[in-house]
Amino acid sequence: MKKTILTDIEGTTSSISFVKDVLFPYARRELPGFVREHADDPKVRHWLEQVQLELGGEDFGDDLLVATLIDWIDADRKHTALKALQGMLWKRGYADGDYAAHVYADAVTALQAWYAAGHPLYVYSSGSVPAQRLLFGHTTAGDLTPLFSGFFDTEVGGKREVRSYRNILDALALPADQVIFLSDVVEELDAAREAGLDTVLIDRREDYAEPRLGEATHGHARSVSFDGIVV
Ligand SMILES: CSCCC(=O)C(=O)COP(=O)(O)O
Ligand SMILES: [Mg+2]
Repeated sequence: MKKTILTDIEGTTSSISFVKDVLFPYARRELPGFVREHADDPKVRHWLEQVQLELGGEDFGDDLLVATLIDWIDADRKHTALKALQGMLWKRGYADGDYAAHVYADAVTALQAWYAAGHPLYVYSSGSVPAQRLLFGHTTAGDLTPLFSGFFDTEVGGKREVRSYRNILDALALPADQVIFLSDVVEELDAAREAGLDTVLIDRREDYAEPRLGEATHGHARSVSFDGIVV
């Protein structure tokens, strides 16, 4: 059986800078108007209610919810409600051509080669599944979504939690040793390894000034790009 590859996005397939310097500022700028325009849309309301619950449940109005969400963007909080709303917002930015998604050239080449060789490819990111589809559907290298068999977000659990990887294995109906997880975050790899997955730390110089070596790799295989990852 060909090994299945599960990949993170930010810092792994795509630069941290694209997320932090392009996507997040766009969401920060557009959020207040978006919430005003879509306050009665049940899909938007659902996620705003999740934010309200996080604040204790009392209704202080949408302005407070927007201010909270902006604080969460600034703190890079990986909250499912924020990520879902960001996904809705980014749709317009991609459609208007305000930006195209960055994917490292080595990642594009490797993903295409693994796909051609019959390796099932999946994504697991804190970005919502719709945001993941948008990102891979609008890359500077074109639409890469046909390469992927599926997408997972924090609806399966947080990326540093072992149970999330067990949930993904259940969804894929695969034994853990058939899946390789690629990420730039060692705590995510630790959780995946505890669930039995193979792991590779992606340690890109463009994203991390200092190489993670020795103890800092937590014993995970390490690669500075997708070149040379043996699957
Ligand atoms: C796919 S949407 C943009 C990325 C994002 O919002 C994010 O939080 C990325 O986190 P990751 O788990 O891919 O490191
Ligand atoms: Mg990452």
